[in-house]
Amino acid sequence: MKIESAKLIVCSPDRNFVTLKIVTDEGIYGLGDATLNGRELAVASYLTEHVLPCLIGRDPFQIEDIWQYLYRGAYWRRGPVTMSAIAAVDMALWDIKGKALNTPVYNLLGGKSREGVLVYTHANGADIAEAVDSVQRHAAEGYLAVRAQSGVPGVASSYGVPKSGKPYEPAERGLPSESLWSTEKYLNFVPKLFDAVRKACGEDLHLLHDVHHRLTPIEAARLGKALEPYHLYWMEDPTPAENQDAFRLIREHTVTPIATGEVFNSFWDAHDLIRNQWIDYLRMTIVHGGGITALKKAADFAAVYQVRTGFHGATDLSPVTMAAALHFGLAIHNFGIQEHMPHTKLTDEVFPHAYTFNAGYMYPGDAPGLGVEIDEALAAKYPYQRAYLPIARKLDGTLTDW
Ligand SMILES: O=C(O)[C@@H](O)[C@H](O)[C@H](O)CO
Ligand SMILES: [Mg+2]
Repeated sequence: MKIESAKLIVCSPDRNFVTLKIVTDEGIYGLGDATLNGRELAVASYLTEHVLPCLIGRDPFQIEDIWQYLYRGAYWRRGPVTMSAIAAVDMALWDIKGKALNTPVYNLLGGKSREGVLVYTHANGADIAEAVDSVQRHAAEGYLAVRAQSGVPGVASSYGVPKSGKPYEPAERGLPSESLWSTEKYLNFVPKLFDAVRKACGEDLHLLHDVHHRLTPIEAARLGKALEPYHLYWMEDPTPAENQDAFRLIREHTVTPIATGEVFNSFWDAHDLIRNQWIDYLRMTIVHGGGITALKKAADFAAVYQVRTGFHGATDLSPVTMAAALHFGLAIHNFGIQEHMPHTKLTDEVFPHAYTFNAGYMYPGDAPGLGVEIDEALAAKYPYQRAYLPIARKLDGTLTDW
């Protein structure tokens, strides 16, 4: 089998997605997600101009060799644009191999290690009462794990809370919006939120919280300690992780489990965090981390240190990545949990898929390959629209981490 052609499909069914389609001379094709929220066209151009011409004529079964060709062969290593482009090719090749061998991708990764993939979803509210209500509604839908975020009194717009009435979707069309942030008000508030959520929801529901890189290490340590009575499943991105050593300090002060890595694009971003056991869950995602091939190696390394996966699964990852993550999560031994922020109905129509949700778990389905399609005619009706994630400023105007 040979790769005959490849193309990019850039569309915006409620939000932007970049999808790679690789077609073989036997008519089998594979899909890969190349979406990098707010910088979509850079990855599309990287693929179209620099990668796709190198793929024509290659054997799509040589997934490892093609990965090395694109990684080492570029000479310039790592970075979110490069790694998302490599990931798209990698996903498409696993999809092709599964279809060619008539088996779901999880079977190519070692087979089922469990029956279903535990997922968590997002709950949020403008205040504590609304947030508690939102957690309870998601628990009633069957979720066994829920991330809780709430508006903070005195802070105009908190992370994870939608503008009134809308579903939460951080990417906004037009230029980046600006939100305001106060660490002091947030730190005083969050323990009250989780006190209320635990009282209302009982001990069994898994509760998660995303700090979204906004604290210093010592502030994060304080938050982790304050949240211990509510036994969170994890505290996410407590501090920016460019300096991996920062997590040592947090770890020395609290037993609240820590998850990080949704913005990582290479195993090396997580290397110290894992080998020093400073984190409990790795949030890297297949699309931004170089694909299934790269993440399998990272997960296997993490397994040695009892670090489990908790992959990113916000709507800025397309259904193609969601499917890849579910096959991956079903197969690997050190799977922890998978984020599930459901896509809109329109997105799901553009990307019909075999995966399903039932009673707190997701299932990739048994379709050969990844089990995701793209309706190209429908996609064409929703052309790309420039959009960005917001930026954040402190109350005095200083730009801070969103
Ligand atoms: O954990 C999450 O889902 C968030 O941090 C989102 O990924 C972020 O808002 C970008 O979309
Ligand atoms: Mg996050």
